[in-house]
Amino acid sequence: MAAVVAAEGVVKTYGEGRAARRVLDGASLHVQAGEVVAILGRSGTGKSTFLHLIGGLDRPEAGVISVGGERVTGASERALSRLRRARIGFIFQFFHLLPELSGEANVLLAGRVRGASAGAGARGQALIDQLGLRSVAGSLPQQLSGGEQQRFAIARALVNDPALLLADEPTGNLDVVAGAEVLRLLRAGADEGRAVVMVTHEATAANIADRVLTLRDGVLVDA
Ligand SMILES: Nc1ncnc2c1ncn2[C@@H]1O[C@H](COP(=O)(O)OP(=O)(O)OP(=O)(O)O)[C@@H](O)[C@H]1O
Repeated sequence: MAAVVAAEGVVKTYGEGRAARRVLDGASLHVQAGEVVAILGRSGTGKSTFLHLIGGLDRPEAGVISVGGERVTGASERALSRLRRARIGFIFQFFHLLPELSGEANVLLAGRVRGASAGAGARGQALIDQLGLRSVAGSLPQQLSGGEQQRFAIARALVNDPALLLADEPTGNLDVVAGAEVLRLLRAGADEGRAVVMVTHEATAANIADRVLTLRDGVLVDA
C-alpha cells in the first residue's frame, strides 16, 4: 500500500549567510493509512517546521514530499491549496478558529470552500453531534472552553474527510481531561483509515501513537 505521507531527505534552512540555521537536514518520514505517528523533540528542533512542509504551508529547499501520492514539493500554489483542501486536515495548538463565526459556522465554512468534498455539510453536522458540540454549536470561539474550541477545530479538520491529519501540539493548551479527549479523537481518526502526524511535547500524547519519533539534529530517529 502506498504511504499517505512520503517525505524523503527534507532540508530547510532559516536565515542567510552567517545567520543561517539548517533546521532540517535530510529528514524523512513515511506514514501509512491508519497509522498515528508522534514526533517528539526539544523546543526549537524543527517539529512545526516539518509539519508545515508536509502540509505544503512552506517549501523545503531540498527533498521530496508527497501526500496521497500527489507531489507537494514542486506543486504550484494553486495545486497546493487544492491538495490541502482535499486531502489534509490541520489541527493547531491555538485552535485557529475564525473569531467572528460560531463554532458550527467555522466547521461548515470549511466544508463550503471551493474544492470541498461532496457531502461536507452533512458530515459537518454529524461531526458536531458526534463530538458532543450540538449544545454549543452557535457559540463564538471566545465563549467556548479550550476543549470545545479544539473539538470544533477537529470537526473542521475532518469535514472534507481528509486522508491526512496534521496536528501541531493539539493538547498543548488543554487540561488533562480535554487533552485526553482530543487524543482519543485523533486515534479514532486514524482508525477510520487516515494517517495522523502529531507533533507534541507531551510524552502522554505518544501513548496513542503507533510509532514515536524524535527530531534531533535535523533528522527523525526512533524515540
Ligand atoms: N519563519 C522563520 N524564520 C526564521 N526562523 C524560524 C522560522 N520559523 C522557525 N524558525 C526557527 O527554526 C527553529 C525551529 O522552529 P520550529 O517552530 O519548527 O521548532 P519546534 O521544534 O516546533 O519548536 P517548539 O517545540 O518550541 O514549538 C527555531 O529555532 C525557530 O526559531
